[in-house]
Amino acid sequence: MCTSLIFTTDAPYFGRNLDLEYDFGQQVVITPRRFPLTFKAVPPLERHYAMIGMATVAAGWPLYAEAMNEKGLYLAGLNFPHSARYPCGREDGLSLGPYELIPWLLGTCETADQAVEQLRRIRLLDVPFLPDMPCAPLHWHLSDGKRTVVAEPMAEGLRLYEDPVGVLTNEPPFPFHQANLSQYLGLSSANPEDRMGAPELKPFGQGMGALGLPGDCSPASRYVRAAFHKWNSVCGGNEGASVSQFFHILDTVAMVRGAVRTSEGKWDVTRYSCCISAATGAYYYKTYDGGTVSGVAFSRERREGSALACYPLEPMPEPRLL
Ligand SMILES: C[C@H](CCC(=O)NCCS(=O)(=O)O)[C@H]1CC[C@H]2[C@@H]3[C@H](O)C[C@@H]4C[C@H](O)CC[C@]4(C)[C@H]3C[C@H](O)[C@]12C
Repeated sequence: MCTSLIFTTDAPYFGRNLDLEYDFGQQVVITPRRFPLTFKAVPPLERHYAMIGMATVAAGWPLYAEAMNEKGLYLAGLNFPHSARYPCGREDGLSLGPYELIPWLLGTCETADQAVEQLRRIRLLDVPFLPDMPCAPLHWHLSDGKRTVVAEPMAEGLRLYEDPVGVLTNEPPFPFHQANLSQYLGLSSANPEDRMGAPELKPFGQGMGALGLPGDCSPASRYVRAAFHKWNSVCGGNEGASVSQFFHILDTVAMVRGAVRTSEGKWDVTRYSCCISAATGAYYYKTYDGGTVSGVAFSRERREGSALACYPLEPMPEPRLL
């Protein structure tokens, strides 16, 4: 399972927890403007917007889990295993593999409006990237900080939803999460007042206004918990404070090894959490075993060029011996 979050303070910040029972060869990858992006069924993009994100590189190609481009447009793929259907979309549409959606949209669009226009005419193919790499069943979180949209490839077609919450998890489809959230409107960061007519009773500790906030790792519960913490967030208005707060919100929905066992008997854990700054382009991340926050700058020089730039994930730092 995964959780994606859009959070705005001084500027928009985008990111996610990637929860999975295995590593997929992930590293931070910058695709610069002149890296030739080839596609299965549409002509290559020889020049495009540069992007930064977490990807595995297979056959020389960046397979992104999430990324942001140099214009501040973010797109993340999250598991959607029961509902995702490919092929999906207009039969006469622009044909892309699901793994091509992030490079294509981020390579060609500046804004969420433009990406939505493209999505309306895209057909998602059921063509594996490599014979031993089937298409991942995904839905997507798209944002430029002004407009946030969820795209779900369903049997009925590609469904697009405006997202006023700025949170995406996994199944079931997005309308459920919106409706479910309404059941938690009574939660508050403030202590509860007596409404039972029992004046001698008082809250005996802090945090009791949010009693009932679901604490488990299911998609619906992570959705509500991330939304509660995002809306009740109090945070300084600079990049350091915002990134720190962003990771604290993601921590509330992170998976601790042992708490979630898959049907194959494996442990789902938060492999990494990331936060991308739309203002500076910096990609911040921390891994399950790494502990501290690391960052990769998306400087002007790194946006130019024609070769992928790959940054293996930092291990836990050595202790400083005094
Ligand atoms: C599993 C990832 C989503 C995180 C998530 O929701 N996990 C839940 C797992 S579970 O329900 O709890 O079992 C998704 C997000 C992006 C996906 C990757 C990207 O789509 C890029 C390629 C696409 C290839 O077709 C498959 C490998 C792959 C490298 C994908 C592997 C995996 O499906 C990823 C990493």
